[in-house]
Amino acid sequence: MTEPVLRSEPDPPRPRRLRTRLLPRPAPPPSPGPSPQPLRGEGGVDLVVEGVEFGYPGRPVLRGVDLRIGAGELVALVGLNGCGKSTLLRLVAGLSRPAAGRVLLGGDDLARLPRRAAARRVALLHQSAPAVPGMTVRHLVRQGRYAARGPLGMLREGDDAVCRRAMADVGVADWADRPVDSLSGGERQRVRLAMALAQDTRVLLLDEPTTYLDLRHQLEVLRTVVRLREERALTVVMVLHDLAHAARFAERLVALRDGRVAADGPPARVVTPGLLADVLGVAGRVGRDPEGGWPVCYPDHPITLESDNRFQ
Ligand SMILES: Nc1ncnc2c1ncn2[C@@H]1O[C@H](COP(=O)(O)OP(=O)(O)OP(=O)(O)O)[C@@H](O)[C@H]1O
Repeated sequence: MTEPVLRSEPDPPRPRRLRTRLLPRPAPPPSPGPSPQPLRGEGGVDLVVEGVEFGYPGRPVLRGVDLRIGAGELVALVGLNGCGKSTLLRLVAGLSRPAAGRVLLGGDDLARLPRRAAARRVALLHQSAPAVPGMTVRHLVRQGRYAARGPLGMLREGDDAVCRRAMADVGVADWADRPVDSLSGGERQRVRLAMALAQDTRVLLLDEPTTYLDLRHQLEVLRTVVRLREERALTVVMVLHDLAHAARFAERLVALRDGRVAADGPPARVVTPGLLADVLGVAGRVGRDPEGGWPVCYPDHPITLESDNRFQ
């Protein structure tokens, strides 16, 4: 396993009680978890984020993000609300351009790739993608094939099969003829995941894929992601707020704070009381799942971070 990279904060020193160092803890003994063995290194590097800066008027968001994600890795991206997780995924999907730095996809600079070419290589499940009123599930999932369409915008042979497979993958095939706006929030979320899968890309970016889902469907979706990543050697980066799920299902956890990568490494090493306190603004304890060995958090109470009002 790669050693975690835990970056220190160049800003003024924090108050004493917040200076919990994000140093790796000793690794627990190897344990049988649901995550498959890392494929890291087998297929080279899929994604490189190099010194990326990005912001909105008067609101700097990313202030120098560096990341290298290997082909076949399953990475969970965590951080407080508003820290820039979705913004980073949009940049990696080529939907926004960095103000500084660059994003490389399989070695190619995204800034030089036409949007459709990028969409053939990286799919993004948005936090919420509005559907046209009355549009059926089948129709919405087919939208995922837009990048693969021919010159006249026609679906090609095989596109239907890809869409059917995507719907089956997340268990929404039976709803193909239902209008999306007649589905519940959780059902729509699974349809949106099918739409992202229909892009049939090797890199999959999932922005809070378990939003709106009940616990059972959260587990189903995460297990599906793990399975698809294994079967198709996908590279997956998913934003998760549930640290328990991030620690259990991802092989690598990247935490953002103040527009930079604050912690990066295997969950067993990165998830510590220091991470909870310094990055997630929560005082709490961390234990281990008695059977699986993955870290389990026991959050206690919120604490104020120095950065809380920085961008207000
Ligand atoms: N279109 C926009 N215009 C102006 N500010 C924006 C825009 N989109 C996002 N922001 C701001 O950029 C910051 C980062 O937003 P982003 O959505 O990337 O955060 P996040 O980490 O994904 O948050 P969450 O966990 O709440 O989804 C936030 O402060 C947000 O208010």
